[in-house]
Amino acid sequence: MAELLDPQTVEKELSDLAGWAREGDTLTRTWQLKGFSGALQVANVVGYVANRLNHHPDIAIHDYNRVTVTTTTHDSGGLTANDVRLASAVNAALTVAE
Ligand SMILES: C[C@H](O)[C@H](O)[C@H]1CNC2=NC(N)=NC(=O)C2=N1
Repeated sequence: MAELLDPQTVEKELSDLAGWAREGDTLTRTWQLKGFSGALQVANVVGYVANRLNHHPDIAIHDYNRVTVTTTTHDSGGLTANDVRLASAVNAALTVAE
């Protein structure tokens, strides 16, 4: 089971995770796209990355053109390196997709 990250470590990791923020025991980021199709595309990229990493966030498509991704490590009951890895990989994948 992945070890929980202390708050200082989370803040340090967030400095390298553009667009992400801590909310309680989660990391979260919202993208606003041109429309629903763009939001669907982003959700699919996130889903692909999540399956490759075997670490699955909540993915919400809302307000027709927004996607909010929220990750926490259920097995550990909070934030772990797995969440940081997912956020970093999602940022990398979406940079390519932009
Ligand atoms: C056995 C367990 O389901 C797997 O290790 C993975 C699957 N995806 C997961 N995703 C998330 N967000 N947290 C987990 O603890 C987790 N565990």
